Amino acid sequence: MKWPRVGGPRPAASPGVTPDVAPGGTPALPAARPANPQPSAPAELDYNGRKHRKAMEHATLWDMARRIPTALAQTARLAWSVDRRMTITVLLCQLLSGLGTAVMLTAVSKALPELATSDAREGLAAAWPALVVAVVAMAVGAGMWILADWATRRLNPKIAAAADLTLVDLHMRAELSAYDTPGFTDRSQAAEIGALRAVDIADDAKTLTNGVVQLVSAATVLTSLHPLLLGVLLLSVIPRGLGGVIAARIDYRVHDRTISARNVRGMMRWWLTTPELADELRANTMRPYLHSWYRDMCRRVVGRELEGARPYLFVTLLAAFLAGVFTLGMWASLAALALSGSMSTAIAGTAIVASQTAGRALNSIVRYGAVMFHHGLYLSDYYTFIDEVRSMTTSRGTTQVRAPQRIRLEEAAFTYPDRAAPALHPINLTLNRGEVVALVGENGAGKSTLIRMLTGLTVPTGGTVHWDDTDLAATDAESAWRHVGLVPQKNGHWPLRARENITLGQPREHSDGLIWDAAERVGMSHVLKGLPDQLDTLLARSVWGGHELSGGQWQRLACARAMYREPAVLVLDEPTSEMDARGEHLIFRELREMAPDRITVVVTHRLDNVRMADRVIVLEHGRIREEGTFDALVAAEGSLLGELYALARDR
Ligand SMILES: Nc1ncnc2c1ncn2[C@@H]1O[C@H](COP(=O)(O)OP(=O)(O)OP(=O)(O)O)[C@@H](O)[C@H]1O
Repeated sequence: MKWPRVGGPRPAASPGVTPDVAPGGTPALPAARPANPQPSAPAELDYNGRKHRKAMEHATLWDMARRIPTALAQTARLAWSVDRRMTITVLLCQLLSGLGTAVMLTAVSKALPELATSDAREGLAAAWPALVVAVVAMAVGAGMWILADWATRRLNPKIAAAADLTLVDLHMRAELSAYDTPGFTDRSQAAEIGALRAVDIADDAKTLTNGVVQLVSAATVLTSLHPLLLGVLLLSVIPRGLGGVIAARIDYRVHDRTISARNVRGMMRWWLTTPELADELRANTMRPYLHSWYRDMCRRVVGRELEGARPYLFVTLLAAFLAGVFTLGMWASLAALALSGSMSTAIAGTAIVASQTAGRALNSIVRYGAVMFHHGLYLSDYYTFIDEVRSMTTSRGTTQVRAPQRIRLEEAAFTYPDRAAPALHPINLTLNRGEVVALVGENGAGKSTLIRMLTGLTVPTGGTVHWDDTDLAATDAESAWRHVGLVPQKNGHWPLRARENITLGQPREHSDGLIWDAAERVGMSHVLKGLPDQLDTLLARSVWGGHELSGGQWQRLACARAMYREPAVLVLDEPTSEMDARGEHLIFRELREMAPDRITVVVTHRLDNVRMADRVIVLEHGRIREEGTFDALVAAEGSLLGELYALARDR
């Protein structure tokens, strides 16, 4: 590929070499590279969540047969939980459709001997009742199939919504520590795939069970007509069955070999098309590389899909050929049996009709059995995961917590599950109502971890956290969180209306008075009044009609949300990192004014803001290194706060 060159073929400045000086003495900008290197092909990426990537390839027929009943039972459980009436309708329709086939075949076997008589008129007269029964049975069977389809269509969206809702809700209710358990995200992704496929699986289950019912009906009728016919039937359908399994495997091999590329391409697609990254992409001329990356990914997917086309054709042709040979063989055997007088012509004719029905049924069984086997693996992941997360939902105790006057940490320590070293070593600390406490420390010192412990978001792995006399480890966590207002480092840009972006989590009254009051406190009321629909404006640029705020405005809104709650424990983690000086000043002034009624904790790296705190706690490597007023700490010999403050001013 011809790669565009930027800036012409000027040599780049080597490290340590003084940059060019343009005529007139102004230092020239660093020269662009003489020629851009060819971009490398996208890495072979793998998606760790795919536990079952080789399952289909390695599965034997027996594995599939064993697994399918479990998948069917799980599908039935899902369907039953969302709509019992429709589930019963599907099941009844399946049974009646099978019964229709059996009645139709029996009626055909009754009609054929009559029709085989030499006088056609007489034969028809004798056969018509059986023919009418056959036609009605066929019509009933077809009607039942359509009814089952209708019922499944009613079930599908409900199943999808219920599976998704369960999963999302459990994520929201899980202890934060659940996210830290090894492999949680992988299992969550697999469960999400299971939830997505729950819809397909209901359809697959319907077609598969219908196939089974049809096959059983055909086999029963044939066996009752002549025991030999069952063997003959099996011979005619086995090649189709094997062909179907091999073709399904080829399909899945292709699916398997392309899924990573398709997933990654899908994720990249979002990055390439979202307005959020549009500036960075353009201003840094990233398009050529990203275009080539995306095109290579498309080629990779297409190439692998095409590779599967030839073996697929070969297998389906071979299966069809063998099925044809076996069918011919079956017809020949039936003819021989009829000629030798061991079987009546009518029964032989019925066998041919039944074998056609059974062949179609077997095709469905094999095709949808394979699909169900694969989807079933993800469905069982879904169930395993929801059982796992259900056992990890936040349920620490039933004691209701009241708004605290005091938060006390005694030897409280925290170690993340996959870490050897503690994020926080045992800490003793008391925070009092009316006090503003600033937490300071370098990146990774343990500030956010400490915040999580004192708000009851996590339970310490050692020691205790008490709100007054109540140990948070044994309380109803929700009752504690009702008293917390948290502005985390990364806050949500919720795609909701402006009103909900302030009231989210605590709708306090029906009028908008308190909302405007909160907006005023963070200097956002004039911005919200300028929105097309004021508080009713949807704050989501990507959604039609939505409106986007700036980074600092979003942060002000997060502060307004916390203030609106009027919490007893107000915690702000870097609340003003994106705000202008006026916004920052306003927020910290407001925090001081609100302070008497609550415990206020602020984490900030902008050390000038720390002056307003009553007490500064300096953390280092998970330990409290210093504690005191800002002025005293800055003045103290060898203090970390003093050092950090000096660095902040050294510009
Ligand atoms: N979910 C997690 N799993 C494992 N380790 C974590 C996790 N979150 C934080 N840590 C580790 O715990 C330590 C303390 O992290 P914490 O986020 O509390 O620091 P911080 O002081 O808030 O840092 P910053 O100023 O960068 O926000 C760090 O070493 C970090 O790598």
